[in-house]
Amino acid sequence: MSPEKERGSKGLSRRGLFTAAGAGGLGLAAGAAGAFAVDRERGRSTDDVVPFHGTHQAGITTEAQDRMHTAAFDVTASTRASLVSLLRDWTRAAEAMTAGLEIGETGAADGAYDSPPEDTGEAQDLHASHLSVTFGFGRTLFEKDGADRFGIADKLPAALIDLPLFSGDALEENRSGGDLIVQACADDPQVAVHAVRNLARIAFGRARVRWSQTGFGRTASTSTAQVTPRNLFGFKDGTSNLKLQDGAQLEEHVWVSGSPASESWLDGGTYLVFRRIRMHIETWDRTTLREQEAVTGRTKREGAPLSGGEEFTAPDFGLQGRSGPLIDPASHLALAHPDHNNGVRMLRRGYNYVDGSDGLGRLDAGQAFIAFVVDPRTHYVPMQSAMSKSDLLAEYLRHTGSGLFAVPPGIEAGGYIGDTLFGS
Ligand SMILES: C=CC1=C(C)c2cc3[nH]c(cc4nc(cc5[nH]c(cc1n2)c(C)c5CCC(=O)O)C(CCC(=O)O)=C4C)c(C)c3C=C
Ligand SMILES: [Fe+2]
Repeated sequence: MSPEKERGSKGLSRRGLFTAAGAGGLGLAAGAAGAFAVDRERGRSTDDVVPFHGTHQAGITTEAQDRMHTAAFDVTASTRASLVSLLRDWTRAAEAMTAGLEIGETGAADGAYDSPPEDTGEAQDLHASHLSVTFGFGRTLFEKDGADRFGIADKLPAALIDLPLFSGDALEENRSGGDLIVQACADDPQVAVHAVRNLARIAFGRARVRWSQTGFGRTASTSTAQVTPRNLFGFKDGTSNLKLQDGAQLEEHVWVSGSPASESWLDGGTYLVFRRIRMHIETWDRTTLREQEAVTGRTKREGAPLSGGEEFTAPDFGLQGRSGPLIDPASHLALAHPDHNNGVRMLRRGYNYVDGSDGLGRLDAGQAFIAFVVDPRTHYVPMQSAMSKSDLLAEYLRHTGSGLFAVPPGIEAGGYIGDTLFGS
């Protein structure tokens, strides 16, 4: 591979973007994500780049964008070198795309006429749109059918478990698992889809898509600057989510640190829990407002706990009404609250999805639930286990897809995703 290739994109601009400091955009290195950029065509500033590099990967505590395309891959490469080359190529491509640049040296339309373009091109006229690309490793990357395919079995983190089957799970094989995961989030759906499509194209011969899921209308806020969005049941979702301003809480509940030597490659990383949860929309829509609020534990309009106050008032689970506690102990709010979960919290970053209808006149709709946690054994499994047995909301849900991935730390310019695991 040429040194230029190694460095990734030469900086072909989409929409004629160029840095305030550089001329014409052609000098913009892929590592310059986050640089102030100017839209030459419209003459207005565009400040919509999420820096790719950093201590942690982007797309976790960075502000949740409006759209998502997440894909899990099975690695078909048979050697460690081939897998590492894929991770390097993905890193360079992600650096370029998140900076609003075309992939490679020749991008969508400046390459050899008789070769496929390096970039598929559907994002040519679009801004970076706050694109973030987050990568993770599944358990099967470390060990599959007893085989240590890539010489990393001894680095398998103890917390990267096979999630147990929960009561009521209806998991579909082709919507679950995967060796690798790529989560692309952006404010423009075409930018997110372009990212996953190009990473899949780059992976050809080394990894193939196992499943993918698009989503819209983030179902959580990850910053106090964001308004709480609503899920497809019409309720505010994300009110008491962990947010990027919660520094100490993020250290405690999200970021891995102080791991044993064999797992130290994951320090600064986290775990991504993925669940595709179908929501029985039509049943819910025939349910009374009283029941909907009782099931959720919050009011539909304000998102306030049923014990009173406004959206951000702490729930009072002891407050009694005429016929028992104002917040039903089996409500979603009660079952999810840290007071009933050993104090654990999670950073939720999910999306609504609608995958058309199911042929029976029902929407195939729900939530692509995505949560980042420091340890799924303590921060996800017990809560999901309790919910699957007694959450009033469970009657309206069906889990159809599942995955757990270790998300390595962020990288500096010149590194590649996974370099702490595979070596530089
Ligand atoms: C196991 C974890 C969780 C799953 C699965 C889950 C699915 C799910 N949740 C909603 C709707 C809401 N969830 C809310 C809060 C909330 N949910 C979880 C966990 C899971 N949810 C947590 C940890 C919390 C926060 C609890 C707290 O700290 O108080 C809310 C209330 C608003 C809010 O605080 O975000 C709603 C509404 C749906 C529809 C759903 C599956 C599709
Ligand atoms: Fe929830």
